[in-house]
Amino acid sequence: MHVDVVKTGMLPSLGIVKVLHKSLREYPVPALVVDPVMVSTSGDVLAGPSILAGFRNELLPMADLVTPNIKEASVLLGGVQLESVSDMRSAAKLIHDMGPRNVLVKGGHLPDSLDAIDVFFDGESFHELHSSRIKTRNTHGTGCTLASCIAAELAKGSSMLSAVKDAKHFIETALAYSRDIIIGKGAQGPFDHHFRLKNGQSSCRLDRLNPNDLLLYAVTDSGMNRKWGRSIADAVKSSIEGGATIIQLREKDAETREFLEAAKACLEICRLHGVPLLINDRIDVALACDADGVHVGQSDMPAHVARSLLGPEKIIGVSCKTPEQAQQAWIDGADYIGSGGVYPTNTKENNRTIGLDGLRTVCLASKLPVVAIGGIGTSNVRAVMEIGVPNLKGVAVVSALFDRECVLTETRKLHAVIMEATSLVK
Ligand SMILES: Cc1ncc(COP(=O)(O)OP(=O)(O)O)c(N)n1
Ligand SMILES: Cc1nc(C(=O)O)sc1CCOP(=O)(O)O
Ligand SMILES: [Mg+2]
Repeated sequence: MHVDVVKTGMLPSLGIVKVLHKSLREYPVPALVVDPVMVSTSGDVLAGPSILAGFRNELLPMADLVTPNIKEASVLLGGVQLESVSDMRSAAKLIHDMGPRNVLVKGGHLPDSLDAIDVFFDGESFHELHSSRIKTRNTHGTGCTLASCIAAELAKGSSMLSAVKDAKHFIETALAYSRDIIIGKGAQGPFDHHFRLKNGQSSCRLDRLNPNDLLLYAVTDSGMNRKWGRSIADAVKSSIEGGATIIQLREKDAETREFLEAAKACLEICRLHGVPLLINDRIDVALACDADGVHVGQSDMPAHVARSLLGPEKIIGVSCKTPEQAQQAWIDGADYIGSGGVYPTNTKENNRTIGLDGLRTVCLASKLPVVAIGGIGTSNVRAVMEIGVPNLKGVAVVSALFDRECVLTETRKLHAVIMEATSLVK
């Protein structure tokens, strides 16, 4: 039987680690995910020192991914304390030196953190993966499920980072769905893995869009990319490599056929990196290329009509300048709000500027996650991210990324400032 992925869980003796190691050498598999189950979510120590040596010497050097929580990372590194995201990064690097191709240090136990932050390291780049911290007692088995879900996504053909992001999103959604269920006794309960079967594929709003994906929202502009002599697909690829977390194709002057071809090429790049791709205004193009969703404004197709055309699984964003529009967006079944112009912009003609106060008012009027837009760049992004409302999840940017010679450099710069600003907010 052909095996695509092997995922290991709790390994109760050194002998078993050795048998596994020998079998995997004899029958190599395309991908090995090692969940070094040594300390459970509940804090119980599940493996002794001999097994630890087995992990370090036999399994980690063969692994494509190892997924320690911070307590396990600490044990693997001889007991160093991990108390911050920066410690998690150092730990990921040191564990990577033990041989695995990729490392995911899970920060679910990190004290004083509003989000659940995991650090992914592939030997070259670090990715901080944020998800909402769901307040629930039902966290039993989250680590095992995460690793299993990653393995399943890899077997379906995803890239490593994309598999990790999808799995993290699955956990977040499952925890949110089952936060109030009561099964069994004791301090912790299990969560419900079958929420999708019970609830319809995507009737849970969280499931379509991970709000943290709004952090750095790159919105393309064909005029700008043409001016700098690059294709839309090259621009999208560079922005993702620089840290963009979601992409919108806003190609106001493109012919339909040309737009569709560009959208297909961009979708391939986005899928490879696990980054959602939305289409501005054009529901027909989104449907034709099976994009992840659309962004519509107040004079475009109404969001509830877009929802009925696109179905329950697609992401819909709506532009809102007022609290009334924000409330309507929620009623219409939108997944997020784009709110601006926060600052004056040359990218969109006759655009009314609402300022930081207008942005705050829109955020406070809605339960939906909000992304700020309009005139945002490295010089003012900090002020935007620091307005102090929890549902402001990021910034959408056109010219600061694409009306520049090097999209990769500009995206990296902006990403770095945003990360700094968000860590200060926390
Ligand atoms: C994320 C985001 N927010 C707002 C807009 C503006 O949309 P709209 O008001 O429809 O204007 P156009 O972009 O279509 O000119 C957006 N595109 N993205
Ligand atoms: C597309 C768009 N929508 C806006 C709104 O206020 O809804 S402002 C805007 C343009 C944003 O471009 P830049 O980052 O270059 O200022
Ligand atoms: Mg529009």
